[in-house]
Amino acid sequence: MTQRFRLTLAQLNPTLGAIDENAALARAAWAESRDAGADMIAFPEGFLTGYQPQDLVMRTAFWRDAMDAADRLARDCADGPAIGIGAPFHGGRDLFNAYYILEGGKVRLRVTKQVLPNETVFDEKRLYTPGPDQGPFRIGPLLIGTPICEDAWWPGVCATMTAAGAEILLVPNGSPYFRGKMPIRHAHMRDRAAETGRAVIYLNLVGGQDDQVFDGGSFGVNPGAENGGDIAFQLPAFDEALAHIDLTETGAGWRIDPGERAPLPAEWEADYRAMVLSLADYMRKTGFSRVLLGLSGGIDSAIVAAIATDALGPDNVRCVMLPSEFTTETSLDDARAVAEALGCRYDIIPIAGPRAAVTEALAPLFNGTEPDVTEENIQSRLRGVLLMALSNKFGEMLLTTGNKSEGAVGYATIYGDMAGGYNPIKDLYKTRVFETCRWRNANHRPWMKGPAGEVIAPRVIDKPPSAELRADQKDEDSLPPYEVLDRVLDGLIDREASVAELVAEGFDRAVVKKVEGLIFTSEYKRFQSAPGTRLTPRSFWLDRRYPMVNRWRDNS
Ligand SMILES: Nc1ncnc2c1ncn2[C@@H]1O[C@H](COP(=O)(O)OP(=O)(O)OC[C@H]2O[C@@H]([n+]3cccc(C(=O)O)c3)[C@H](O)[C@@H]2O)[C@@H](O)[C@H]1O
Ligand SMILES: Nc1ncnc2c1ncn2[C@@H]1O[C@H](COP(=O)(O)OP(=O)(O)OP(=O)(O)O)[C@@H](O)[C@H]1O
Ligand SMILES: NC(=O)CC[C@H](N)C(=O)O
Repeated sequence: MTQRFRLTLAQLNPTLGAIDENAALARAAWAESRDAGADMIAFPEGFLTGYQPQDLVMRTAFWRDAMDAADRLARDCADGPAIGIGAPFHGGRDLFNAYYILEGGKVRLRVTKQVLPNETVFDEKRLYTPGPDQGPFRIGPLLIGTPICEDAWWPGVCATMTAAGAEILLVPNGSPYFRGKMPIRHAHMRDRAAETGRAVIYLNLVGGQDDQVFDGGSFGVNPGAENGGDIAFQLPAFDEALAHIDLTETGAGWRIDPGERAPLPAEWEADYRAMVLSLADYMRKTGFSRVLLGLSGGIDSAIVAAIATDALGPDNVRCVMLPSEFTTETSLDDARAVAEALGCRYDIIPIAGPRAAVTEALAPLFNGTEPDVTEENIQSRLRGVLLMALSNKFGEMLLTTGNKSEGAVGYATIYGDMAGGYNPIKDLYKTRVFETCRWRNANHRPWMKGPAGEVIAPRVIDKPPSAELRADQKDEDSLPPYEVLDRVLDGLIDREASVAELVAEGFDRAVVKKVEGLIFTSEYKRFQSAPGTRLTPRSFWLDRRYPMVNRWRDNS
């Protein structure tokens, strides 16, 4: 008789540190898998604690809680499908990033991660001891090998598990999003399937955790000439999914029965979805439901208002215009139009009165000085004071709206417009902000809680960017045009190119040197900036760590 195996994949969204809640999610999913006749249910890497726990996992009380929860989960789910679930394991001396196999009311074994990622946002070598070589385990008719995430990005662990008898490879992942990552995952898993001749099942987390977004998109690959390493099934990106996958012993080995092939979002949609999901989850998981932001009539605050509305719904977003004498009628009209198009609450608080009060208070000390950027920044800081007062009074989290171009060169007022708890566009260059607005105006999806249509008027997108802190101010008075600036930033930050390399690519040396100087001297601002959605492998936080005191300059 043909042998078959039913595996439930739990592409779900745990909350970091909510160990009991995560275990409850696991129990509910396990009950569904039992009712669907599954032999096993698999959860992603680190599911029981949430991922990444960072230094929290080194606390004895934390890993003990997680290990106790795994024991309880095993007892609660004694009679039914086996469970695979990610959690830390402390073996008395060493701490491991482990995958627990629960069966028959007990923790049957733990597979430990061998290849510890230690680049970009990962510091696993600092946290865990690498596991030894391990073979597969048997569930019913099937010998399963479970390389854990980074283990499967390289040939070695999969080859060893296969040599030890693994008939399929089930890869639990905690793989955070960056733009264009899905084809990289497909390529790695196809390579493992081709090298080992085994079906490979890739299972990822979903959900936001601080700056990172786990984008799901679990899939399976069959090896072999008949389908050339084809994707046998593809679960959706960014959505939770509980999928029952069937495998059949074909004579040539165990193969995945073809299943659902969810379409994957293209680049602009994926970035936008990542910003919406990370904000929604940051709010929900920290216990907030409402936000506010300063809406200036400019493009950055407009796209942040749209993202917030899509994440939380228009009733949970307050837009506040805080005009000064430099705020134009156009800005007032544009801000109102954006708030109305999104259906959000719109308040106006003029800052002339508080500004006069601050000017008067400082007058005895400022006597004899000329007005300069100091006075400009006071406006920005007063906005921060007023917005934070609303935040305190009404329990709304303040969103800050600086894009990656501004963050890179320090074009923002510290303790002013940088005030805020989260910044969804922190990793989005200004030229991408323009395109993202156009994308949102032209596209609507069921997961967006905001209205369809042209929510950001074209003139908000098309007008020259201005901070409006003095008369006729334009960003281009202080910075190279964004089309040039963003390409130089891409070179210096995302590609870590040298000055000489950028000059060889055709950039003006003086411009490159100016931008380099701005980047290095504004490190202190980024250190004090709000967290925000990570969209690239060079976001400002864990991906790129530079000193604040630094006199080195690239003289190539
Ligand atoms: N290495 C260091 N470590 C720690 N602190 C350091 C520091 N260097 C300066 N500082 C501190 O930082 C201060 C200078 O930074 P800051 O006060 O921000 O002032 P600053 O960077 O001089 O001015 C803000 C800039 O942001 C622009 N901007 C663009 C867009 C929007 C807005 C807006 O506000 O809406 C503003 C504005 O036009 C201006 O060019 C210094 O006075 C000093 O207190
Ligand atoms: N008149 C204003 N009313 C409300 N908020 C403001 C006002 N001016 C600035 N802000 C807040 O400060 C942030 C920095 O804005 P500013 O206009 O100075 O530069 P920007 O980076 O071009 O942003 P934007 O494109 O949103 O205007 C804005 O995104 C907004 O949140
Ligand atoms: N958790 C992990 O081991 C993740 C590392 C892996 N390279 C990824 O980002 O997908």
